[in-house]
Amino acid sequence: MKIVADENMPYVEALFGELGEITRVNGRQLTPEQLVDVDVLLVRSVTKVNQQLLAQANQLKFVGSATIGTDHIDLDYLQQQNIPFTNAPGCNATAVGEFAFIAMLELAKRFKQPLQNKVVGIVGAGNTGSALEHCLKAYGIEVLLCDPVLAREQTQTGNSNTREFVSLDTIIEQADIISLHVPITRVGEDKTWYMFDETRLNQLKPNTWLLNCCRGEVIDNRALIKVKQQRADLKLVLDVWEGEPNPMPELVPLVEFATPHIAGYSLEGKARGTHMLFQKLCEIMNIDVDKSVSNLLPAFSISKLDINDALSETQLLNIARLVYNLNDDDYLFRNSFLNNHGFDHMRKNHTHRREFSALSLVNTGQSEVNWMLKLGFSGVER
Ligand SMILES: NC(=O)c1ccc[n+]([C@@H]2O[C@H](COP(=O)([O-])OP(=O)(O)OC[C@H]3O[C@@H](n4cnc5c(N)ncnc54)[C@H](O)[C@@H]3O)[C@@H](O)[C@H]2O)c1
Ligand SMILES: O=C(O)[C@H](O)[C@H](O)COP(=O)(O)O
Repeated sequence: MKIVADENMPYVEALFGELGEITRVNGRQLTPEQLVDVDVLLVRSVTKVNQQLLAQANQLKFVGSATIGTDHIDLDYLQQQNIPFTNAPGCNATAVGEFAFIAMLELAKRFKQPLQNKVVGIVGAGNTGSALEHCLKAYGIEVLLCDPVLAREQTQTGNSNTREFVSLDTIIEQADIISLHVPITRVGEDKTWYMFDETRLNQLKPNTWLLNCCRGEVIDNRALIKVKQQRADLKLVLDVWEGEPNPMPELVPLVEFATPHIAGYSLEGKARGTHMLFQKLCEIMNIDVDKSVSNLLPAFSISKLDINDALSETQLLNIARLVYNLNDDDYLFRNSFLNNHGFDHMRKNHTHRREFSALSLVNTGQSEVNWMLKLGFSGVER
């Protein structure tokens, strides 16, 4: 069996090695000729899988994308061709949730405004939005959720396990921080393309922090430049950009934390993503899933950490930085995004960060530690 996989997908050899011969490719430059006689295609978000790319794929039996988003896949075409497809919903949700939470702690420190007193609005309450909600609630932060799609589903199903949703206008009026977690959609009543256009951006209340970790085009980036140039009070965290891999150069200096679409890049998230594709292929081929995610992950560099007293917000940030220091990626991004292929180079060579769960805290049973376990850290006996 011939397997073609994006060069930026870890663990393909460990998981798929016994199933066939693996060829690694640059996902952005993949050509139709490279898919002749190929059985399995494994991609990330940079590969547009459509009729044009698959024109010479004479024996393709499976396409997998190790991502949550599917906007790069022509799902209708795959269905017409009877080619089974899977993505990896939820694989990197924890990574994105923790990324946004850490970014908020960083902003709080930089601007000397404790996160504890803020109200956070989450737009899109699916996998990544819920992962952020989970972190914020563990830390005792008030959260407002906007998700008209889930709100309607909840009303239609009459589900008693309900969550409260508010409108986007309420979020804009009431939230001090807004974090975006929607898919990119171009049509329909819930379309998210330019959801934050110039009018919406101008409505943001003074000193709002706006984070985008979903898709660049959810914010009109040109309008964002214009608004931000007039409003120094707004603080921005952008992991995703209109026109990737070429963000508008004028926008980057206006952003507090800038990264190249790596919010989901934890080692755990990537391992889960590849493993979900492996599971699906095993199911299609009717073979046993004989490998697990936990066996793929290396031990974390710090075996355990003692927490004896209640933590200040700065101490919490310092512990979070042991797992992921956002300043490093921000620094690298500013210095490399304008270089030849800088955006993609940084993604390809990203030093995978870990998730909170990689760090074990001692003293479980004490209230100082218990809430951090809810946040996602692991606990061990002394
Ligand atoms: N930066 C990264 O590295 C990274 C990582 C993972 C996902 N993503 C992006 O983030 C998006 C969200 O990921 P997810 O796993 O949370 O997806 P998801 O499908 O689990 O959740 C998205 C939620 O958005 C809601 N939604 C749709 N339209 C909306 C609207 N107009 N207003 C408010 N809510 C709306 C949906 O109902 C859904 O609950 C993905 O589609 C992907 O594009 C980016
Ligand atoms: O949709 C997703 O899951 C993310 O945007 C994904 O993490 C992007 O990373 P890529 O697949 O481009 O490596």
